[in-house]
Amino acid sequence: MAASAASRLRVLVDMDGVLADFEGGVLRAFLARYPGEPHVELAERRGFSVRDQYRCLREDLAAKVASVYESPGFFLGLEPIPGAIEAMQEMIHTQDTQVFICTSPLLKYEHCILEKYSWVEKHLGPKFVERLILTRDKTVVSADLLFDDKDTIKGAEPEPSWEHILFTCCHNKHLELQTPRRRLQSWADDWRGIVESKRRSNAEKECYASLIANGNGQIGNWQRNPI
Ligand SMILES: Cc1cn([C@H]2C[C@H](OP(=O)(O)O)[C@@H](CO)O2)c(=O)[nH]c1=O
Ligand SMILES: [Mg+2]
Repeated sequence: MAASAASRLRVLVDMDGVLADFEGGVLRAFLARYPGEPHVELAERRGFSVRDQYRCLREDLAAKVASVYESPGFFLGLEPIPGAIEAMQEMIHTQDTQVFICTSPLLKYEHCILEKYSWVEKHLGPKFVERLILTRDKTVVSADLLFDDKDTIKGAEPEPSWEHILFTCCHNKHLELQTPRRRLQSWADDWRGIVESKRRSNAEKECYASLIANGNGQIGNWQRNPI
């Protein structure tokens, strides 16, 4: 049976902190480049910006930690987050599910952009290179779901089409989310359940909208017997 438009789902998956271990990579490279300097253990990370937290430790450490993630080889050398590759391979083969990787390049983009493409080809293969979206503003990209470790995602569009699912990372694990916001604790958590619940709620909305559009008096029944 052909899928109805409502059952099709578009999912955006962020890269750093969700597919690639940015935080682990920063700490490893910082310790290697600046041994003996104060550093922030992953258990002590708070807030999205690594640079801001290192600045609080000591002013000059902000530039030092930035030099780590701006260096050639940094992004390409990141380890995959556990379970991420398997989840993406499964998701892309899930019926009626479009998957895109949606990632923001650094403003200092020289190495970052090329290496993000290379990382995707190396770990996920060429079919995902075709599904890579680089943008500094994720709010203008249209989708049903966005899995992202950044706690607040702002941009030109005040009401993005996607529901943001906060992917747990060392810097956001202490945040309490306001209802109805949802989290994915890791790729071992129930990402399939989130995808399917979104598909169901879209189908319900679509059904309701078509009843209204038809205006044939079934609305009363629908309200008495909601789907
Ligand atoms: C500077 C910085 C970047 N990043 C990530 C986020 C972006 O990738 P992504 O959108 O894939 O999560 C990328 C460029 O800013 O680096 C952090 O996660 N923390 C930081 O402190
Ligand atoms: Mg991220």
